[in-house]
Amino acid sequence: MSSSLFSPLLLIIIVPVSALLIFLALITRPRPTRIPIKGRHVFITGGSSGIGFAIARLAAAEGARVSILARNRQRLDEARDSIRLATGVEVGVYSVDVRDAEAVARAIEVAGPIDVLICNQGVFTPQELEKQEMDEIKFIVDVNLMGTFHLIKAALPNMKRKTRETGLPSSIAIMSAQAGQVGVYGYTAYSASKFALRGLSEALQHEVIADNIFVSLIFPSDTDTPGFSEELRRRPEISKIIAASSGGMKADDVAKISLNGIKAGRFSIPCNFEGTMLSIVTAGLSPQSSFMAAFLEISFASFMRFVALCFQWNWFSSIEKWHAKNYSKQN
Ligand SMILES: NC(=O)C1=CN([C@@H]2O[C@H](COP(=O)(O)OP(=O)(O)OC[C@H]3O[C@@H](n4cnc5c(N)ncnc54)[C@H](OP(=O)(O)O)[C@@H]3O)[C@@H](O)[C@H]2O)C=CC1
Ligand SMILES: CCCCCCCCCCCCCCCC(=O)[C@@H](N)CO
Repeated sequence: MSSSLFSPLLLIIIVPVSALLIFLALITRPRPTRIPIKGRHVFITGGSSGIGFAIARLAAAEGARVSILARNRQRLDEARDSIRLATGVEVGVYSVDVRDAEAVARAIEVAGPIDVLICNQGVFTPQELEKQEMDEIKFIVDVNLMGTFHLIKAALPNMKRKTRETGLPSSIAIMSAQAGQVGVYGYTAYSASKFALRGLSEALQHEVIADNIFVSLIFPSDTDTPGFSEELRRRPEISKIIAASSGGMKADDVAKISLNGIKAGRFSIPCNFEGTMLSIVTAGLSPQSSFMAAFLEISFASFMRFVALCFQWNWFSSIEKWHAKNYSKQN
């Protein structure tokens, strides 16, 4: 009885699913890899605070040689002291503004060839476009996007050389955000800067794969950091309501997930459950090295689009209600 039930099931479900999995394992690119961290040079921008600091400490604990770059010298020194206390590792510190291309190039020259470059610096001051000053919009784009160009341009030649010499794969990781996967009220400048990083990352992965360099794009949700506390004070009411759709995280958890994703050579790195749903619905033509993740993307694409439309319905309803309330207050 059970065997007669089992054999049609086997034919109808298990055989095609296995065939698809095997096919995906053969075609997904780039090919899966492992990128070692121990004993290698990990260079982290924004490493003096929040997520960047948590990644720096974790990389040091895993035996990497760590360099951190940020503007404020005092906070860099505090970060270095705290990592030394926790891990015994002496990190290199570089007081540089990523907007200054020459200063970035000098710091990277002094730090020496990099194996894992983590472009994590970022500024996020949410405000409606109509109210936000052009200077601030330009500041957000310059730090988040142009700063990342400066870093990669400066680091890439020596990264390629070192990767060739050692035969070990290397990584360029870029910190995006969930607001880099979906545009959110109050984040026109920020979302623009983070969406741009996706275009950069996809194109760059094509350009560096032959050199055995893997690009990772990380998408955290709201994360408890010094920068986030600052952000909360300026966040418009509606932005708060929409951002609450995704759960908050701790910097240490984001750091762990980020570093694991980087070591596995993953292109897209979501950080929580909502992030996984977002990555499935926004997968598009992004590279995918995991055949299991590719299988999930294929299986849930249309259902996740349905869920996404429900979220948008909910967000637009909140905006409508809020607007109606404020309009009646004004009159
Ligand atoms: N926290 C969150 O909710 C989320 C954060 N992210 C992203 O994660 C990254 C880190 O965020 P988080 O840890 O919260 O931020 P923090 O504000 O806590 O830390 C930001 C770091 O970037 C450095 N930095 C800022 N501007 C520059 C600059 N012009 N040149 C060099 N370094 C700079 C800061 O140092 P200094 O000021 O001294 O230069 C600091 O070390 C950002 O890219 C952010 O967009 C993504 C999703 C959610
Ligand atoms: C299938 C569909 C699933 C939908 C899931 C919904 C999740 C959307 C939430 C978006 C939150 C964006 C907040 C900005 C976070 C950020 O980047 C700032 N903290 C600054 O860095």
